[in-house]
Amino acid sequence: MSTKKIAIIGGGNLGSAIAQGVLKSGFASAPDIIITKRNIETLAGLQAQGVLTETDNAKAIAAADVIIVALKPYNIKEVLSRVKSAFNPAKHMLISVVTGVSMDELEEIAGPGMPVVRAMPNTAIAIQESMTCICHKNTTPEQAAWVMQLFDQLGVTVSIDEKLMDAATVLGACGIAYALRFIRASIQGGIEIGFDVRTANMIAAQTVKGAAALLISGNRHPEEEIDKVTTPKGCTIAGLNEMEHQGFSSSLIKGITVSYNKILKG
Ligand SMILES: NC(=O)C1=CN([C@@H]2O[C@H](COP(=O)(O)OP(=O)(O)OC[C@H]3O[C@@H](n4cnc5c(N)ncnc54)[C@H](OP(=O)(O)O)[C@@H]3O)[C@@H](O)[C@H]2O)C=CC1
Ligand SMILES: O=C(O)[C@@H]1CCC=N1
Repeated sequence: MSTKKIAIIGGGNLGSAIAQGVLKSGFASAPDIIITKRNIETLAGLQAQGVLTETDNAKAIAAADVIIVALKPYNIKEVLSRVKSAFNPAKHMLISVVTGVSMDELEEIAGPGMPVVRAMPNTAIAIQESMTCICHKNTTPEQAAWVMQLFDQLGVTVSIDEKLMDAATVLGACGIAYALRFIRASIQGGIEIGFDVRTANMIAAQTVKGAAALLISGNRHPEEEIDKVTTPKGCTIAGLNEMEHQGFSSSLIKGITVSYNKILKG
């Protein structure tokens, strides 16, 4: 268990999910986590588990060793600039999960020499099933190891070059929404062919989980596993080919590039 005090600035969807995951993993204890937002009423669930809540970001930063910033990209600069004097590069490490804000920009906000980390998890971090991509700057080996330990507790972690961070945002973080939309469409199809919604939901979600597990456990390419399902002249290949005629793969690839360009162009 870590003894470092962790401040999460911006306790929204992702900030709260990180707090939940950290608690669930036992990596830090509830009183060592402080989470901020302006309206802390929405943090009642975390508060009930012993997590500290705060509206004053400067107070939270001063009490912490590690600061995780989960603010929106459009207000991070303004919000952190207001508490610039609370940052101490000799004491703090700043971890940002904010989309599209570079480590140089983070260092500029928090002060020269600040150890900074960009991490791109997804909302499955709440249940320790995140895919998290990270890169860092000015960190000591001890700090870098601590960050890996933290995110390893919360799912799978990979270190990447910062130039891939926007791509990681799309594939890993937006990817949760794409996968859920696939499952939703499967449920709708399942209802049309006879299942009630609850049964269709369970079958669709567990089937996607199984498909992902086949790739992860066997380190395989999807088409190898698809070949095992497609009987010649069978129903799978007939359905797959119709999906491709309707633009299935193409629409996913186009969606991914549109998401990516949205980050690049703002
Ligand atoms: N959601 C996701 O799946 C992912 C999000 N990200 C990134 O994480 C960041 C957060 O996203 P998300 O959690 O979805 O956004 P949310 O809007 O849910 O969370 C942002 C939070 O910041 C709080 N906030 C606003 N102003 C302040 C302030 N002055 N001080 C403290 N807190 C403040 C808001 O609460 P209040 O209004 O009460 O202050 C809000 O809850 C974004 O940069 C996003 O790009 C990255 C990967 C995945
Ligand atoms: O949609 C967004 O902007 C954020 C970034 C990744 C997931 N949600």
